[in-house]
Amino acid sequence: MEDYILQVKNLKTYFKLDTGMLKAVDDVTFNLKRNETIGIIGESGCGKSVTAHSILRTVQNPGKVLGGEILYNGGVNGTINLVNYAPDSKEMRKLRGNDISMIFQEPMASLAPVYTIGEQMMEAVMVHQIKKDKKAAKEICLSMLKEVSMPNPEQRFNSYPHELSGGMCQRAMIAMALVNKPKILIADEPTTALDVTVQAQITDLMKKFQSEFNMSIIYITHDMGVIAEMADKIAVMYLGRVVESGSVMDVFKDPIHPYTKNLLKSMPVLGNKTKDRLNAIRGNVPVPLDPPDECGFKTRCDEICEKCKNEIPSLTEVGNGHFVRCFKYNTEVR
Ligand SMILES: Nc1ncnc2c1ncn2[C@@H]1O[C@H](COP(=O)(O)OP(=O)(O)OP(=O)(O)O)[C@@H](O)[C@H]1O
Repeated sequence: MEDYILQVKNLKTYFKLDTGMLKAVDDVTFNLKRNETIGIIGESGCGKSVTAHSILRTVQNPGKVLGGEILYNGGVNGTINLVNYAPDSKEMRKLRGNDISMIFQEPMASLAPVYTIGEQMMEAVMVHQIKKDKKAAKEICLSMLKEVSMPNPEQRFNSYPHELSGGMCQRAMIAMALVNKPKILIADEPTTALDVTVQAQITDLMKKFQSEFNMSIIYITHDMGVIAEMADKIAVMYLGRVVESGSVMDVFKDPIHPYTKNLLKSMPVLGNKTKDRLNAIRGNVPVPLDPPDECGFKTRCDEICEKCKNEIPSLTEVGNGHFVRCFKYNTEVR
């Protein structure tokens, strides 16, 4: 049996709104080994961030995890199902920021404006690692700020977030997320707001820490290029569901789901001299509010068949660890 650090099985996270049930994450399944990176990709609103927050149990009200399992196997107690713990339970507070950390696209989402970088990092270290020894905790924080190449770490330790540039804030947030050497790092569009040189430094940093302490990474992005560089495997999401998953090599070389094929065609290829316009997927992503029992991609798909209008396809294995959710490309059809 594979040794997974995380298995997300049939996860359902819904928002009960006045207008109906918004099925933000609906039957999401993927898994992650130690030291492995999974890229989660898909258009805006497809449920990437809600999936991440479901794992950390930080989904905003009125969102609730209403089904499935999140099996975590990184602690001393063997495999535990995070769905069984209340979001504010002692167990979840112990895991968050220690076993599982998250970095966001917008650093201000996780840095508090009224505390210095040092105060915030010290708190993370003193809650989870060193309870009393302030001097030792400060040393750990400063050495992490140096690791993330923060300029003048001693001075930045005493700075407030608004005194730092965007790139420095991002480094501070990454330092905070990594200071307790998490087993799993969830990176939600961590570099989109940064210029390309800083982007490359940040992805290099994540890779460095991954190999140094065997960290697993869930990398959420819109950018196929980043996935190609960072990830071992990929889960393509559409309308709250994984529509295709597999190794990066398999999915990039042999994309099967019509949505994945279109996504890849919409990616610029370096050195491609043709004057053809890049592919744009027609239509928009619908809002998953009380969605009918049909394929969510039906309205934008060129390969639609009768079944797509009346049933939700299931995620089916079509090759070694390569899964697709499409009636046309199920194993029996291929
Ligand atoms: N607090 C909330 N209340 C109601 N609906 C929400 C809330 N948060 C997210 N949603 C809805 O859940 C769905 C999934 O949102 P999510 O933020 O996970 O998308 P995403 O794929 O991460 O998008 P982006 O790439 O833009 O960050 C969307 O339809 C969104 O409108």
